[in-house]
Amino acid sequence: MHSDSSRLPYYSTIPTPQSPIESASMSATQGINVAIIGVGLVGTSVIQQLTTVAGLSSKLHIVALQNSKKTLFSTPTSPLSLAGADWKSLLANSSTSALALPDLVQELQKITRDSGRHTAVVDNTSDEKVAAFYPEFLAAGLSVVTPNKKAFSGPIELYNDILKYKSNDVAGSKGPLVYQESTVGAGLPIISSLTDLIATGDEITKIEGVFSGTLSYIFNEFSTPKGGDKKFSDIVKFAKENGYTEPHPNDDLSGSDVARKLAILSRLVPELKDALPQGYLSVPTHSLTPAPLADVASGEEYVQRLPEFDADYDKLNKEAFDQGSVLRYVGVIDVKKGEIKASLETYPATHPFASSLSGSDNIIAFHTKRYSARPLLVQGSGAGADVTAMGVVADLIKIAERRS
Ligand SMILES: NC(=O)C1=CN([C@@H]2O[C@H](COP(=O)(O)OP(=O)(O)OC[C@H]3O[C@@H](n4cnc5c(N)ncnc54)[C@H](OP(=O)(O)O)[C@@H]3O)[C@@H](O)[C@H]2O)C=CC1
Ligand SMILES: N[C@@H](CC=O)C(=O)O
Ligand code: NA
Repeated sequence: MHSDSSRLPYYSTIPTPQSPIESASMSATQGINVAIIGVGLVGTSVIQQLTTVAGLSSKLHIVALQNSKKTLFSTPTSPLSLAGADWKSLLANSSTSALALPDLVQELQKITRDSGRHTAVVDNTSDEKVAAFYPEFLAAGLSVVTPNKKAFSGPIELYNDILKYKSNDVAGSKGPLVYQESTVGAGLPIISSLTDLIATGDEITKIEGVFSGTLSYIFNEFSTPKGGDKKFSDIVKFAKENGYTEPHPNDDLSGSDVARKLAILSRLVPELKDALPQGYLSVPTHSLTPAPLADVASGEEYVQRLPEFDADYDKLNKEAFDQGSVLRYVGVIDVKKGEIKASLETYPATHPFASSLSGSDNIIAFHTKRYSARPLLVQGSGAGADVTAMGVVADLIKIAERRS
């Protein structure tokens, strides 16, 4: 299947038999090209949705896959058919080592020219170096879609560079677009709701809620109105094994993931323009990671050693239970007070954060001038590969609609 790839001068392509429908769609100029960097849990689910949902493969043409080791291309002359294919083996056996990002850009610009279609890069990694490259992708005319929070919550200089290049707000522009729905609340419409509220002239007064799917799952299991009979460390292990956590669970338990989401949202609120967090580290954050584990480099070792600290988590839980409350990890952006923070709080059993959540649910309340009597609430699963991929694929559909 892969026999002729070694003859290609620079990168490998996988010529596979095309069904008439696939052949027709590859030769048409409609839709956009999609280059996927990162094919782990979320990336795999993105590919699954792109290749199996009716109608998507004729709008969203996968032209490249790249992980940290390999790259696999599809070109107009040698199309890659991923539907029903064992693409993991194809990628693993590709003769092309993972391209440096500047080289990847050059190849994608060539594919863009040859296909006559706009190209979007999807970053499904959690890599800071890939995130730091977004301005270069955009400068090369490539759109960016990502669930990776690093660029939007990292140094403010990188964020401002991205703003310089993206043309989302320029009506009729054919410039590159940036969509990032899954950076907050996975596929839940959090970024789009906030940007719609702002674009239509509403004023945001406060955003608060449970922003971490992992910490929601953990505390929904650990701290219930009836008390808790499960070990904190067992719950974390299950969350990691089921893809709710970040690749390293410390990114969740340290509160960094919530702090990143708060930085991302607060940067979208015009009233906070003068008080923007310079990075997620400037958001006051309560860490749940035991001090001796703070520097453990591997996620596996972190989970392995967490049982040493179960008694400490039990103590916190019992204190809340004795007050008739439960523990929940929440984030708040109080626009009026100019206060942004991520912290572990206690809530009475009747509070919506205590009573209405289950699994990896997020609940986010937008308090605004229009929604002043009762906040606009968005609730649902906020972590997991499928719901995260849904946000990514929906963003790609938006780009295809604007750029086809
Ligand atoms: N899981 C979830 O519920 C949610 C995840 N997200 C975000 O989605 C992103 C992906 O998460 P997830 O799929 O769980 O992570 P995984 O660890 O499962 O996958 C990461 C992928 O990125 C690849 N990768 C890492 N660094 C590079 C690099 N420099 N160049 C190319 N490929 C690279 C890895 O390749 P290799 O295997 O070769 O190392 C792997 O394919 C993260 O940013 C996460 O924060 C957002 C919302 C929810
Ligand atoms: N680890 C994150 C995944 C989505 O951002 C979370 O738990 O919310
Ligand atoms: Na979202």
